[in-house]
Amino acid sequence: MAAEIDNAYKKLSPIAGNGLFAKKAFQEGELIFGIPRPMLTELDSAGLRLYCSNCFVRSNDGLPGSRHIKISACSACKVVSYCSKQCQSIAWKRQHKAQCPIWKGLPRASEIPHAVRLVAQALAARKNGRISDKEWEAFESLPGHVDKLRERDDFETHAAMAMGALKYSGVETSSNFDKALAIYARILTNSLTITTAALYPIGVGVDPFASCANHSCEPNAFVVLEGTKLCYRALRPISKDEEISMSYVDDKCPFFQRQKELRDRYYFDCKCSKCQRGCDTMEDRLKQPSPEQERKISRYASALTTGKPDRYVPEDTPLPATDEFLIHKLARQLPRRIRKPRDSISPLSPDLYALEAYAFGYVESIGGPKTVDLEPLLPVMWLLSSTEVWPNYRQPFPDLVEDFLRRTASLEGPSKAGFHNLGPVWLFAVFRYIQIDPILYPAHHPLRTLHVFSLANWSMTLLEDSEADQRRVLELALGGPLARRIDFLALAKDFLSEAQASVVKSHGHQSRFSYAVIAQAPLNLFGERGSPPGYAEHKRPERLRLLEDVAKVVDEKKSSWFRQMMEGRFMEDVFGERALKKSDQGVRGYFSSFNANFEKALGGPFSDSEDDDKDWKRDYNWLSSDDE
Ligand SMILES: C[S@@+](CC[C@H](N)C(=O)[O-])C[C@H]1O[C@@H](n2cnc3c(N)ncnc32)[C@H](O)[C@@H]1O
Repeated sequence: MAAEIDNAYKKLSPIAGNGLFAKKAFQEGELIFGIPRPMLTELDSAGLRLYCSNCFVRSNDGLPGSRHIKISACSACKVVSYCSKQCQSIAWKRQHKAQCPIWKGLPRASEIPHAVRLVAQALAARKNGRISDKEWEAFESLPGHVDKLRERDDFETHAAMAMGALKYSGVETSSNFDKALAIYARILTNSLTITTAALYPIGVGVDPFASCANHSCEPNAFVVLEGTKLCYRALRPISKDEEISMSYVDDKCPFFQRQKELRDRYYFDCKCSKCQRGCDTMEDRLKQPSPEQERKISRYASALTTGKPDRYVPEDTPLPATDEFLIHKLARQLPRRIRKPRDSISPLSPDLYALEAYAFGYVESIGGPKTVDLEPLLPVMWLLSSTEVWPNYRQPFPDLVEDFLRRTASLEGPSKAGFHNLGPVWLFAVFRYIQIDPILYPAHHPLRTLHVFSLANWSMTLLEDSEADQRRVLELALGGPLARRIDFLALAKDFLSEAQASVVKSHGHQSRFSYAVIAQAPLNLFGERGSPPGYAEHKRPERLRLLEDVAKVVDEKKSSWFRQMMEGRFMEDVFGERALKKSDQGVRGYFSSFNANFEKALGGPFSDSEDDDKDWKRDYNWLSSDDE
């Protein structure tokens, strides 16, 4: 593998081992380098049936041309899927020929963890000569930390994974376990997440060049995928010969959380410029609690750490419940008991530390974004916001808002349940747009492009759905005078213009996503004119001030809204009578009957509902491997 690609090169780094460096200066948003396809890739279990394993396209993903794409499973193993005979044939030669007979013999092969499948693929590819000596040498020079892996409490689990990979690779010999373990460890340390244009994770990949970038909590680059092309783009200006850094973890997390994740998975203590400042950064700061808030936080912490509220409240207490009751329930929901720290390693008070530990532990326990159930998110969102000291941009709150919006907007079609859910989606998306995103990310960050593009689409959907209904919903939530001033059509245009201005820097010129934002969306949203009639550009600052007012209301009311949602009273209390008819289904029923179809369209969360499964089975067809 070449030690340079496009305008980046690899050499020894002052940070650690090898690193990647810039061959020239880059402006923010500029492409640094792109790898047509990482050396090895594997889709995760859900992704296998939805995305082409060769080009990662998905049927009807909202991007140009995808409506006519049909994803078909390999008729032999029924594990991997392709969008065409051509993709099937390329993948067959590259890797599938070796793996198909193995997957075919396993009844639930698609459920094998993708890291295990990736190791099996690496072993088989190396044995079959598909990975050259030079590439393999570069791969083997990546750190694996296998000794550290052996020291871990959960080593047995990892050993079993490596053993499984060896078995599924078809590479004979029982003496190869150490080799498989070393590859497995190297893949764990060096894998890059494969995502859709909507940054939704669908698999993992590893590449001897692209995996060489070192970590910084203040990175100067980010990774986006254009189909299979893995691109490093500049997050801020980079000078010639500067080291290119990316963030392995969420760099918006507080100091101890970042350090913990980096140590756990990558075995190092980060000493980047942000970490040098320890907890004295925006990521760690909390608002100063008043004495009354302090007492409340102390009560919460005590209940969470002991599992007992000050005052016992029986489980069957009728709703609406007291705070104590809710906290008591929360305390029971955490798999591990949180302890207040004995020696304060954190500058937070022990009570706040317990709360923070609870929040991160809880978020970890509810797993990734691949479920659509809203209920698990609400208690922790309520908990953080009801402390009144947790800034909206402080993790894990922004992550929870992201997950909340993805889950809420990803289910059935708007025609089914209509406005009830799109109202909250829009309100919280505006809240994120005003109070979270500008604080956390520069304007051309891919997440911001995505968020503002979603807002353009949601604003239009709200308008089209039923203007009168929407107004009523928003009047109930925001109050009449404010709600009546919202001009969804003009806002949709403002949001779209903003997405268009940032997408080239966040996703590049050539991506299908950029094409969708620049060329396709104006047509879809505003027809041939590409702009709403009578659109007043000069009133943009006024509309922005209105959005600030909307976000302020959401901020003030969010804690009580989350609580009402938890108790199934949200629709009744906030969105009035019409919602009441369905409120017996509770929050879950509500939210699960809605779909702005947009996140899903961009490859958003996979629905795990049975209905979805039925559709999949009906639509799914098989690609025969006769002429492979
Ligand atoms: C994906 S590799 C990065 C490339 C690696 N430096 C090499 O020599 O090939 C990840 C490993 O690099 C090291 N590393 C990356 N960023 C680091 C940092 N900021 N400080 C210390 N070690 C780092 C750690 O050993 C980590 O497990």
